[in-house]
Amino acid sequence: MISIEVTDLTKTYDRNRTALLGPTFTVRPGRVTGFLGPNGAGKSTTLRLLLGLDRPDSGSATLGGRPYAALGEPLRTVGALLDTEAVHRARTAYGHLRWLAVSNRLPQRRVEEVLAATGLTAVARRRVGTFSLGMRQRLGIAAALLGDPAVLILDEPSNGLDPEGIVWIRHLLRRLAAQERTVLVSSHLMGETAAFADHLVILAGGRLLADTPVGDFLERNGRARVRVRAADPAALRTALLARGYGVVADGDGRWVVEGAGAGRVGEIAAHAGTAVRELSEERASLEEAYLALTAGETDFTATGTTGPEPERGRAGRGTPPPDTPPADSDGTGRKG
Ligand SMILES: Nc1ncnc2c1ncn2[C@@H]1O[C@H](COP(=O)(O)OP(=O)(O)OP(=O)(O)O)[C@@H](O)[C@H]1O
Repeated sequence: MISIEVTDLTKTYDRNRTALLGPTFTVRPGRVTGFLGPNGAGKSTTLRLLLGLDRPDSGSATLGGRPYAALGEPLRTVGALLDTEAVHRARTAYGHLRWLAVSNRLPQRRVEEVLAATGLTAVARRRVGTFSLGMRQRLGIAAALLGDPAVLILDEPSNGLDPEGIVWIRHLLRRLAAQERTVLVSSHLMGETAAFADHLVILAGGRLLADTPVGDFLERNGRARVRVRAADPAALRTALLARGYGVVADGDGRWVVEGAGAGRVGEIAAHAGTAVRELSEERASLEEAYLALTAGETDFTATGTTGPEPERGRAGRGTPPPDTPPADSDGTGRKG
């Protein structure tokens, strides 16, 4: 098993463009690590340095303790998908993979195996120039898998895939991690990342912003939110606002309450003397948690709001009240 180690990595392209300001993190085997960050965060630069395509100013990026250039047969250690255009368009998919196999002394049977694994067998004799983006993406993944490597580094692997292809890549990534491989996947698609990643490494402005399991990240950066429908919606709304909770109407007498657990909202309804007809707790999405963490970290933030602002009572201006859990709760204020 081989880990990726990034240590105090710095890289400046020119005086005004410092791509990396010393992030340190380890990408471990047996899980899929999502590599996230706003545009210009330094993700591609990190991947390029890891793959020996450029040299760091200082620090190191290694695979199992060795820089890429020191790997004897690199494709047997690390497979990468960086640029799907980096394929000769006049070659067939088969020809491209066969050339890679021969030049890296890999067995011929691997060509057939990775064509089958990526669903390209039927089009293997077609020229790559005639391929759709999704097919080129699959070919790039086939090339990454060719050496049966312990480490996979994939830049936006879902890019251009149709819905069936997106589900396929999800399962493929999960399977590769279950085989105890080290899988690092950069992506801007939060829904997708949430579907395949166990762990996250997040860069912003060339620095490490987070290195955390997905579940912990959602706990820390996502706001608790409860959807509730009461027999007397107006009484519940008044009671919630009086305690400083944000309340947004959700149609049919329902309220979405921010910053409170289901137990607390149930208690408030009981105090307000109204029966609860529906009560459900929602986990923040990875996208919401990511945006909360990286707000202000990007140079490309558009102005404007994305949804209704919650109405708040006087107590809600400033810090929301602590979410006091009911006595029989597990103390998290969340359902199990
Ligand atoms: N070859 C280069 N020459 C000069 N500057 C570069 C070069 N490559 C990257 N940069 C700069 O380095 C910084 C980090 O870029 P990088 O491509 O690593 O970010 P990223 O996180 O991959 O962004 P994106 O999500 O947009 O792909 C940016 O300011 C970028 O403009």
